[in-house]
Amino acid sequence: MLSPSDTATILVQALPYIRRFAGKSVVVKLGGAAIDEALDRALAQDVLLLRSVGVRCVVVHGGGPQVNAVMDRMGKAPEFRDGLRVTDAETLEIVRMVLVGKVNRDLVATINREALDEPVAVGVSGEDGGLLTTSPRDPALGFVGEVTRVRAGLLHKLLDDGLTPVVSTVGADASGQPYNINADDAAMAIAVAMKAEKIIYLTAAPGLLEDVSDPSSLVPRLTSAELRDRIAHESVSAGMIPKLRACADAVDGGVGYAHIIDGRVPHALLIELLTDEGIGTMIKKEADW
Ligand SMILES: Nc1ncnc2c1ncn2[C@@H]1O[C@H](COP(=O)(O)OP(=O)(O)O)[C@@H](O)[C@H]1O
Ligand SMILES: CC(=O)N[C@@H](CCC(=O)OP(=O)(O)O)C(=O)O
Repeated sequence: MLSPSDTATILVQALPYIRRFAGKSVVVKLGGAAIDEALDRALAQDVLLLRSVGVRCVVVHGGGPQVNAVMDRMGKAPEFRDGLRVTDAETLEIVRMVLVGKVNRDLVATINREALDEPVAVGVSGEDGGLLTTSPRDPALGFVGEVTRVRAGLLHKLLDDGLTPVVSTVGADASGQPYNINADDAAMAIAVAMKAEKIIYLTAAPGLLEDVSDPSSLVPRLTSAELRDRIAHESVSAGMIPKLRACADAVDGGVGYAHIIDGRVPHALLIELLTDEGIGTMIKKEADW
């Protein structure tokens, strides 16, 4: 147990960070691989604490493994190309059901349970209020969309009202046809449109690793140009590819910092934002560190 004076020291240490981030937008992308009930609770506490000190947090979630599990149960084999799910009409229905109907609901409920008598989390899908307009990405991927427009004002309005948006990443085109959007891409587009200070990717790895089988081979910091060179590197595979591309696009699009951190570590978000500890991989446009 910490002594009361240790606790006070920790709180005081957070003060410069609170001053720096109060009033700023921070997009937190929670990867499906890091979603777990106990950790969701720690994440919910982090989001609520950040909100109470004035950080404008938007949570964007994935759920790839959760979609895979339902597809398996239905006897349908998931197929990916460069980390993106090939999405036929039936897969789109499953993605929509799992991301919007299950993962989003569970996260909203977890945050609101932690918030006790002041429920603040509001679930929004990219289809709601035209939040995410999409166009088809590649005919070979089926109903996979790329974001062409973000209605950032909708998120700012919710934040202005003291609410915390929790976004699931199914969007729609102008005709109302839904599309499956990679959650890393959607989070990036939202962060750019909101002119966010930071985008933080919570995933099931310590950050970007030189060698994916060696958790101690963390790459602590990179510029977006260095990151783009890495995307073709043999040590980067599967879901890490869209994540790296999204980090580079975010900082090149005006977001101050992108971070890839270990969502399996309880309170990773608070450690990243409000302490001196540098965790995970940090990406900036210029190398001014
Ligand atoms: N070079 C690398 N460094 C770290 N993780 C990597 C790397 N290459 C591949 N990966 C894998 O990418 C995964 C993250 O992608 P993904 O499972 O799609 O995450 P998320 O659900 O958070 O979007 C990690 O858990 C890891 O297994
Ligand atoms: C087009 C595409 O690949 N969409 C993703 C959306 C969910 C997602 O991105 O989930 P994670 O963040 O957990 O990977 C999918 O269907 O799995």
